[in-house]
Amino acid sequence: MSNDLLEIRNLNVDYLLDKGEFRAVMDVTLSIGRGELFGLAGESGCGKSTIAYAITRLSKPPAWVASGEILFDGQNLLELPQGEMQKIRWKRIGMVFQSAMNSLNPLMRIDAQFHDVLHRHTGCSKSQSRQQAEAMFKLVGIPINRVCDYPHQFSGGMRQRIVIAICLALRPELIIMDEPTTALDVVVQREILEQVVDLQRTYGFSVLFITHDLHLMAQLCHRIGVMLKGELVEVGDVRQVSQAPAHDYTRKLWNAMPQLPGRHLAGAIA
Ligand SMILES: Nc1ncnc2c1ncn2[C@@H]1O[C@H](COP(=O)(O)OP(=O)(O)OP(=O)(O)O)[C@@H](O)[C@H]1O
Repeated sequence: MSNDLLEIRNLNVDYLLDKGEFRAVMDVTLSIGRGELFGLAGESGCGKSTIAYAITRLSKPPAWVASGEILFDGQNLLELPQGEMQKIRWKRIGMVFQSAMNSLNPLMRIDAQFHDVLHRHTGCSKSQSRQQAEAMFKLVGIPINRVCDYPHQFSGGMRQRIVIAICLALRPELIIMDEPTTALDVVVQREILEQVVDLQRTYGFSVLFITHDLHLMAQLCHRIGVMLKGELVEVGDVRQVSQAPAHDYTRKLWNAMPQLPGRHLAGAIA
């Protein structure tokens, strides 16, 4: 068994526009190990989200995966029939996006939303999903007596935690987090990410973490990849990318970020 859970090989993704095609992701090759927290950094528009959508096969027209392979546990996701892909999505590859907290159904109580997702993917009963909901609430630090509340009764940070809790309840092997806390204030953002790192230690899932914020990424991740205009220009462990960046653009990216005090959460930096 390869130690890599995800291997992206020579991935090219285009947007097919009236004026011609635009290559947003160019020949990207990267891998994420089992239990690894991998960060993808780069300025707005460099292609990070396009990669996230390609992995989950949620790219919508005009996006088009032109070529490449995306191996998940050795299986090329790009060749899987839709039905097989649906079984992998959420159950084995979880996703938390920036606006995920808005994806909760405002008319449904949270316990019912847990049941809806868990029943669909694992066939579990109402009492089993209720137990899971309470266990996950505890893990993400929300009192379990709130489990029957409606989404509007929670703050934005709590709602984002609930989405992470629902995602984790399915015990995915890989979680893709695309700017998962950008909409939240920095204190809440930090609390949530600290929890994600704790949970990762407990459950051992892998994370693809996407953000503009290199400092936050360096605190959270084991390895970092840096993208520039669709290309992956540098990949390395946090220490190398932060202290001895190989690419000029990575240096510029660090210099462009305000230096905030922080400590490393994932443990890659001693
Ligand atoms: N639906 C679309 N139609 C045309 N071009 C698109 C579309 N979505 C994205 N693009 C282009 O593809 C490129 C990559 O976009 P992408 O959203 O992947 O970047 P990103 O690095 O995730 O940016 P951000 O950090 O702002 O989310 C950009 O140039 C963007 O303008």
